[in-house]
Formats: sequence, structure tokens, C-alpha cells
Amino acid sequence: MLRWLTAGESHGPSLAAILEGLPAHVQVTSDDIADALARRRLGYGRGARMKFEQDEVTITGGVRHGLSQGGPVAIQIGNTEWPKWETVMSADPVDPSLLKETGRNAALTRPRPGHADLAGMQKYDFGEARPILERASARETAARVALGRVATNFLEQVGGITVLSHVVELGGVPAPAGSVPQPGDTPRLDEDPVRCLDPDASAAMVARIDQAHEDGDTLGGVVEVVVHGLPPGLGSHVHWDRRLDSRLAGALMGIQAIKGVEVGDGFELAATPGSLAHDEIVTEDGHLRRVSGRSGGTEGGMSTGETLRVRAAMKPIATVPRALRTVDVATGEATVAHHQRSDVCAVPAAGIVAEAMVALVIADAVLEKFGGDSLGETKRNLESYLGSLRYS
Ligand SMILES: Cc1cc2nc3c(=O)[nH]c(=O)nc-3n(C[C@H](O)[C@H](O)[C@H](O)COP(=O)(O)O)c2cc1C
Ligand SMILES: C=C(O[C@@H]1CC(C(=O)O)=C[C@@H](OP(=O)(O)O)[C@H]1O)C(=O)O
Repeated sequence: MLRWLTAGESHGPSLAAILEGLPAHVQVTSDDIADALARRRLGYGRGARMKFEQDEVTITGGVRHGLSQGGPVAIQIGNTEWPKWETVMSADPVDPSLLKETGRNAALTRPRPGHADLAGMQKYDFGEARPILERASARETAARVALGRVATNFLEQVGGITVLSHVVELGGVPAPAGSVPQPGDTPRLDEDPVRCLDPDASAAMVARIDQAHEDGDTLGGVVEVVVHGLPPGLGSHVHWDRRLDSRLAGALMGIQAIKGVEVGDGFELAATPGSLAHDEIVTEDGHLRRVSGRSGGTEGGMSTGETLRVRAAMKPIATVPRALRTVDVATGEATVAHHQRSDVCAVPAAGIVAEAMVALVIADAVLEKFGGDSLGETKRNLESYLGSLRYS
């Protein structure tokens, strides 16, 4: 079983991430993690912070000389901006006169609709949004992407399982239906400003972001994560919380701003007759094969061994420059939401975060099914299972 946790605030000194349950002998370096974090910073439409944020990575536990040791893997990601926030975000009490001098200490009493501000202030009993937005912020997703890279390395090394993503819709601009990225597409996708497979759709999405920027508005969109090389039988039909699709949906829904999840053709299947909705089974070269991939690679809560395909819909960024109506909770008066530096659109980055969450869920399901305390043991168990499948 794989477990993971993150800690840290958006403007704190650093983020911390822990992955427990990883077998020994998985190759992973801080450069691998830094590469994954650099991918998350990419994407047209992000705000100023992504230009200077350096994501200073240190592996502080569980890895020695580039190999996992079997203990929890601990990763620290330093926030480049910390010196500017040291007084405001200090863990220890500070002199109130020093706080005033920072200019960063104004009480945020005008909660933003769409962010965690108001519900968090009510729930945790705070008079302003700072203590809420610091942890609600998607800065935290850097820690998840770091963990996801460790999981991705494990999946590649245990059985050539690859996890990749692309943007399939942005601000209402769709990519053409039907194209699914292949492993070789990742470098090219990462060079595309919005991580879209289709160049014309990509250009239209970039124009849409420019328009939103001009209008003082923000955008959401849809990302798709695709996993190649899965064995059949991860997850289970026997209980709701063991279903692979429910675990994937929960993990994707757990990303900031994600409001919808779809497995395979999802909502479209609801409007399709059964004769056209399912993936027929045929024999080809002596092997069982599906003629289509509408189910997204899961049936009965288990992987079918076909390409896994899941989508996540992201709502538009909540910090809308043309500020939305709210109430100042300090005075009770109608006003507009507090504004601060923000992204116009973070859909391409959300794709990288979604890859990380899917990689963690799949790695957990692989370890649940095949066990193993060393990479070699897990690999042997996986190969033995594949070699002894009654039908393949
Ligand atoms: C990669 C990424 C970047 C984000 N950047 C911003 C941002 O700059 N400004 C903002 O208001 N929300 C941003 N969000 C969304 C908020 O974090 C999110 O809306 C907030 O935490 C409230 O949670 P909820 O949307 O899940 O309800 C971002 C989300 C992601 C995944
Ligand atoms: C810092 C990141 O994203 C942040 C997510 C975010 C939010 O409200 O979710 C708000 C912004 O933070 P700031 O106000 O400090 O610029 C984004 O930059 C990141 O992704 O690393």
C-alpha cells in the first residue's frame, strides 16, 4: 500500500511531501523531480509567480545514491519568495510593529467567490482569508507533482507503464476529438504553449487566453490523462472503495478547482445506445483485443489492460481581475473581492498535476495487487501474473 501526504503554505518557507510504501531499488534523483516541477510551471496564461518560482528540490529521506531504500521518501521544495514573506508567515510570534512594515499584512476580509476563502474562514474561525488561502492555494500541487514523479519512475521501471496528459478543451475551445497521446508525444506536448496535441486548436486556445487577459477575466478547461502499458485486473469489482475508477475519480477531484471527472467517454456514453457504447472483444494474432476504447480502460472497477483514459474539468480561476461581488466580513458592507496576483488560466499545469495523481493511484493499485519490498520482487510478481493469465 502506498500512502502520501503534503504539508506547507503557499508563501511559507517550503513544501514537504512524503511517500510511504515505495519498494526499494527504484531509481529516482532530485533532477528527475526538478524536471517534473519545471513541467508544472509551464503553460500559457500563468501569472508572474511561475516566472521566478524556482522550486528548490531536496530529497531529505528514503533515497540514497539515486535508489529508494524502502523507507518513506521525503521531499522538500523551497519557495523562492520566502524572504519576502518571512515576517508575515513566521511560525513563531512576531512583533506587531514589524508586521506593519511588511506591507503584506493587510487583513483579507473580502472573500473571493470560487476560492476557499469564505467557507474556510467560517469553518476554521478566522476573521480573514490569509490562513485559508495559504493552504488552499494550488502551490501545494508542486508537492504532489514531486511525489507523482517518484510514482512515475516506479511504474516505468516495474513494467514500462507510462502516464501522460494533454489539454482537450480550454475556455470552451475544444481540441479535435479522438486523438490520444502516445509516449513519444510528451516532449512535443510540453513545448506546446497549452499542451494540446492539435496545433490549430492550440493556437485558438492561446488566442482565447489573450482575450480573457484583455477582458480582465479567467478561464478553465478539460485535461485528459492517458496511461499506456497497464496489466488487466488493477482495482476490483467487489467493493466500492476498491474500484480503480472510483479511486481515480477521488484523486482527480482532490485537485484544486477540479469540478468534474470522466472515465473514457463518460457523459457521452449516457446518450449512446448500448450497441454503440461498449468496446467489443475480438481475437487478433491469438490475443484478446478491444476494437474501441470508449470505456477508458476500466470495466467493473478494474483495469482492462487497454489504454486508460480519464478526464478532469477545471473551473475558471477564482481570482477574477474584474472582481466579483462579495461582502466585507469586517464591516458587513457590499463590496468586491480582494484581488491579488493570479493566473488567467492554469489548465496546462492542472494536466501535470492530474498525471501525478493518476500515477500515485496506479502505483498504489500495482503494489496492492503485486506486493513486493524491492522493485525486482514487484516486477517478478507482475511478470508471473501476466505469464500465467488464463486468457490474454
Ligand atoms: C495549477 C493550479 C493553479 C491555480 N492558480 C490559481 C490562481 O492563480 N488564482 C486562483 O484564484 N486560483 C488558482 N487555482 C485554483 C484555486 O487553487 C482553487 O480554486 C481554490 O483552491 C478553491 O478550491 P476549489 O476550486 O477546489 O473549490 C489554481 C489551481 C490549480 C490546479
Ligand atoms: C504558486 C502557485 O500557484 C498559485 C496558485 C494560487 C491559488 O490560489 O491556487 C494563486 C497564485 O499564488 P500567488 O498569489 O502567490 O501568485 C498562484 O501563483 C504554483 O502553482 O506554484
